[in-house]
Amino acid sequence: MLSDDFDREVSGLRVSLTDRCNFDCVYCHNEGLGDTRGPLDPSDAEMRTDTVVQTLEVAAEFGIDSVKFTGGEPMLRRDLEEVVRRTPDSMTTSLTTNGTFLPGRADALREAGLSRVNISQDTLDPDAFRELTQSGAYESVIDGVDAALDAGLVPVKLNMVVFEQTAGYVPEMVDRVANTDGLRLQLIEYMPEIAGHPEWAIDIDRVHDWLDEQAARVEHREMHDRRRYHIDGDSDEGLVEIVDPVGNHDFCANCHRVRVTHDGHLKGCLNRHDDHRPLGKTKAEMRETFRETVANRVPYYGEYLVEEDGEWTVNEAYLDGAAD
Ligand SMILES: Nc1nc2c(ncn2[C@@H]2O[C@H](COP(=O)(O)OP(=O)(O)OP(=O)(O)O)[C@@H](O)[C@H]2O)c(=O)[nH]1
Ligand SMILES: C[S@@+](CC[C@H](N)C(=O)[O-])C[C@H]1O[C@@H](n2cnc3c(N)ncnc32)[C@H](O)[C@@H]1O
Ligand code: SF4
Ligand code: SF4
Repeated sequence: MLSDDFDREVSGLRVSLTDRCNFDCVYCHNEGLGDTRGPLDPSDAEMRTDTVVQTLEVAAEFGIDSVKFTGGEPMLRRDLEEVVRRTPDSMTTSLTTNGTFLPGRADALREAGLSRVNISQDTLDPDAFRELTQSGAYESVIDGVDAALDAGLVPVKLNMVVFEQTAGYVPEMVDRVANTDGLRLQLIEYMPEIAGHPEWAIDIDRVHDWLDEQAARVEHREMHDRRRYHIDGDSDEGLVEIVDPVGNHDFCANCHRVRVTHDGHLKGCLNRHDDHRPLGKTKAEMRETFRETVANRVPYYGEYLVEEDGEWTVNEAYLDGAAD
């Protein structure tokens, strides 16, 4: 397994299959790839199926044992089932999607070997949903959640971005997963680093404190040191996890993932734009890109950014590409 200079072994790969999307969420960071708006047709810049599969095969050689397909909206890729089918057996596969295309395709994805899905849903209020996603597809998302549960793509994790506009919906979302078998909730701290609007952020500790009071049990997940709350209800699990990366050096110190962009670059950190390396064409080139990317990987908060007088500033060691 590849490891960086901060003893972080790389066990996971996140592949952005496209930067296109049928939604236009007001908060979208698009995994650091820029705007999702634009034509929905496949673009020439996107990796071809064979390139994606070759990348996965190289990742598997390095002992990477899980892959997350994301985007943009990864279900806009018509070859998604094929990509999943051709993923090496040593890797578990999961998908993060807005859910709209799951009705009608969830079974095929399951048959292709997909293990589970995360579906973005910030509210149970259709009007608020329309405003947040700048789309009117609430019913398709609800149907998508049902389709994923029926297909056995479990646990189905609902991804809710928590910020000023959504914080009031946290209790109803917690209630939903506490009372529905197969569902989990991920409360994702709003990340302004790429999306802008720092004034939308709320103090995520308030959500931790509130959940602490509700929970029967609290545990830590190894990945990112994320905290998990078990909430009593009718469901067999009732699990709520907080994803709180902003300004959190413990989260970055436990980050074990590298990322592939839709246009075939490897990058070591979601928040950075200065660490993209072209994957290369042959497997030998790809292997070298993995080695170089991991060798230059650094925790974003605490190393790439350092805290001075309460402000995060870029560590001088990494200015002018000194990291490369
Ligand atoms: N800064 C940062 N944010 C992350 C990272 N991983 C996930 N996130 C945030 O969490 C969001 C949802 O992530 P998902 O794609 O659903 O995956 P996940 O929750 O990390 O993965 P699983 O729980 O294993 O399914 C991302 O879009 C980011 O906003 C990370 O490594 N760094
Ligand atoms: C960029 S989307 C890509 C996959 C798919 N289109 C979806 O929405 O699930 C991946 C995840 O990032 C989350 N996300 C987007 N912008 C964010 C932001 N500024 N802060 C925190 N999470 C964000 C979304 O809620 C979603 O769960
Ligand atoms: S559905 Fe996902 S990729 Fe599309 S705009 Fe929303 S968060 Fe971004
Ligand atoms: S190092 Fe980058 S990708 Fe990893 S947790 Fe920190 S911000 Fe996220």
